[in-house]
Amino acid sequence: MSGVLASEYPAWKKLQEIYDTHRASLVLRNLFKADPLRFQKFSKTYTSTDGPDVTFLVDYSKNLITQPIVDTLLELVREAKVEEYRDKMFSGEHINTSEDRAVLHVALRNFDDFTITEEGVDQVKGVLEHIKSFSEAVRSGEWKGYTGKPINTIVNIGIGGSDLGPVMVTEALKPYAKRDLTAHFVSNIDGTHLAETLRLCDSETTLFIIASKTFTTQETITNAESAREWFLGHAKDKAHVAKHFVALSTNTKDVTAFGISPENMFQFWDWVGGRYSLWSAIGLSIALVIGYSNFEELLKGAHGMDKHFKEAPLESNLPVLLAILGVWYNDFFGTQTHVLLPYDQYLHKFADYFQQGDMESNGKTVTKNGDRVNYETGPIIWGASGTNGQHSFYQLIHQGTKIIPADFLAPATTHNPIANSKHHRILLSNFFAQPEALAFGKTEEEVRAELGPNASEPLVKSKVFEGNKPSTSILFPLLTPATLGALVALYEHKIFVQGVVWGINSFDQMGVELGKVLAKNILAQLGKPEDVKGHDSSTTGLIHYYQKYRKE
Ligand SMILES: O=P(O)(O)OC[C@H]1O[C@@H](O)[C@@H](O)[C@@H](O)[C@@H]1O
Repeated sequence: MSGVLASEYPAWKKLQEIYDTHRASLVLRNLFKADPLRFQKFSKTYTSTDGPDVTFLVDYSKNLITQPIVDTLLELVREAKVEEYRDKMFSGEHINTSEDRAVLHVALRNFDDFTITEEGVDQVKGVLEHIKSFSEAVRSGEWKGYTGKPINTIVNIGIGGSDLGPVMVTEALKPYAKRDLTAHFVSNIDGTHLAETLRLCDSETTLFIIASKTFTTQETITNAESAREWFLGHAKDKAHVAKHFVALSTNTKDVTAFGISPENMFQFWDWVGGRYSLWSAIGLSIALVIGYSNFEELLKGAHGMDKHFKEAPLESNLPVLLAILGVWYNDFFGTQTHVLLPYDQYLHKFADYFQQGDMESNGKTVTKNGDRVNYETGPIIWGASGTNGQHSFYQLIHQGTKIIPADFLAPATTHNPIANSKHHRILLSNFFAQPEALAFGKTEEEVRAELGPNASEPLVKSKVFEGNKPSTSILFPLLTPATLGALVALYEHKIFVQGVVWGINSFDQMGVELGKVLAKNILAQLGKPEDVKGHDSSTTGLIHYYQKYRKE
């Protein structure tokens, strides 16, 4: 098989030359000194042109770039035909080639704006109406459990994309939550996760939401079966399951076989990737927690960003700009990771969410044509909310040997202005200070001046910050549902652009399969030592050790 590898594009070669000849001169202290307009040139304000008002500032001036570098990276985007692929995605072409599927999470938040023809797209509205009527019935207390009591607890049982999105969004939008409705999320097959959650539930007032696109995922189905067993242990009568179990899935057959009736099933379609599914029926728990109208605001905020991505010229297209920065560091500087640092406690699951979003999408080694890449693809995504990270891993970002490109995100105002917003001002002062410290560091001369002439050499050296560590800062007025929608869509499209540049399929996830198959095989051998067959000595040794302690 053959196709064009990203490294064969003329712009890629040009970027390599630029890197080789200009790397040493990419010094943020000097770049800022030389150009008083650097911030104006390398920052953009996003303002939605559609739907709810969303605005935020993206400052990417503290990156190791110059205008010619940005221009060449944009040339690369053009040579990789990103615009063509973007239009293919929006028109429903089957760009997920290995699975022969369209990629249409944008159709879930479209509200009749773009024309998209693909089987199922015309049903999106109906499912949203179903989510609306159901969530309103539960929230108002009209929906009753088997003893006539209203629901006050929901348990979403799902994993991966059927868990992380709802978890992240319900945490992020807690200020909009119905506080007397408790939401739990069970994902892990470890029985502890379900057992500890069920300890907090009352069968009479708990609704279980079984979230699984395929409805075959071992963890989810096992957890769902055990939850049903626990429920029936209390409710006794199978007929009561209908009031307490609903399903979010594409698989009507298996949902029905589980005992959930079709009217309690919320449909979605194979063109919704798991990690892009929070906008679909998978968002039911979000609608239950924050209310349907806020859920719709989230969708509309994302749609505004879709429009920007679809229509803005590449030079001012924010997902494209974030994507090229990532390519620049990942493929030319050899950075391995990218850190997401939201200075907002409500966004404490943001990095976890995009760990799947980015790493499952772009953690690939072969191109769509089946060629092995000879460059780096998706970065390792990690992060934590500020300021906690400052007291743990920032040391390495500041003074370690690695370059770790960072995204800082923060709301200008808080939902919790306690102590007259004193907390928020301190939080934001850190949000402003960290990128500054990373970029400009502290020179040896500065340290000497501070410590005086008697300071020892090793002490002086240990206090030097080399600086020149790149970061991007995103500042928004307040974390609203629409703003969150736009931010998530911004990162989704960034991932898309990078995938197209690298020539990979960002929409399959074959890499999760092998472990599943091996685990299934091993599960059948766990009983007796003589059953353990066909493994290496390490795996066999581990299983034999386990078998000495196995209880049943
Ligand atoms: O929603 P279901 O089908 O249970 O899948 C849950 C998760 O499974 C994993 O193996 C991945 O494939 C994820 O992309 C997916 O989100």
